[in-house]
Amino acid sequence: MDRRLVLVRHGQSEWNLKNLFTGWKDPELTERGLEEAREAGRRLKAEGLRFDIAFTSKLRRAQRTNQLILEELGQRGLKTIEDEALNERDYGELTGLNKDDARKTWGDGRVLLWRRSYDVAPPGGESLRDTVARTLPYFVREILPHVLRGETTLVTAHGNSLRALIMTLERLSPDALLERELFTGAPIIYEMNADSTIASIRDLARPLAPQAQ
Ligand SMILES: O=C(O)[C@@H](CO)OP(=O)(O)O
Repeated sequence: MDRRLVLVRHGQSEWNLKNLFTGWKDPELTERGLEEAREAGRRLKAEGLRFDIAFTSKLRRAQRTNQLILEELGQRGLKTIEDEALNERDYGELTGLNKDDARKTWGDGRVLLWRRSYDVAPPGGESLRDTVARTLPYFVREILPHVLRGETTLVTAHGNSLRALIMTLERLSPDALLERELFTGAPIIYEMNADSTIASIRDLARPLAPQAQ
């Protein structure tokens, strides 16, 4: 039986482009982001994938990406479940600040810890551990049973809410997690074993040149 799970970070948003901490703010995709989402759909189609169910967050950038992927696959009406548990990590007081300005104010090291460490929370916001505490139970309860039943499952969400899941799926240490960067619109395909371990991981090549975000 195939047990396939596909994770996709949303396409570039207006705030990615402006280099602002976004978190729970709700900007739209840019033109590039729309194209990245369509391209993700085309890449998945070229892989011969068809989904049985889709999950996304309560934020527009992820929902729109999900919709465009499904359109490219000719699966516009597919059941999609939206849940806040998949929302981006809450960046607290950093939300809306420019990431380069933040580095100038607090230094590269501190900002890297806020952005990529496991347990250091930005002021007033969530650490990745806090994000894991809401995304992982949701994943185990609502998403994983579909995958284990053999339903090909799409999850379109956010850089850090997906890193929170990937940490568990790929059994990454907090150190390895510091390095795990997700590009906008780049699907990751997991084949899972019946015991919910990972049989294989494939990061689909990124079609457009990566941009700093
Ligand atoms: O701003 C954010 O919400 C996230 C994702 O864009 O940023 P970062 O990559 O810095 O965690």
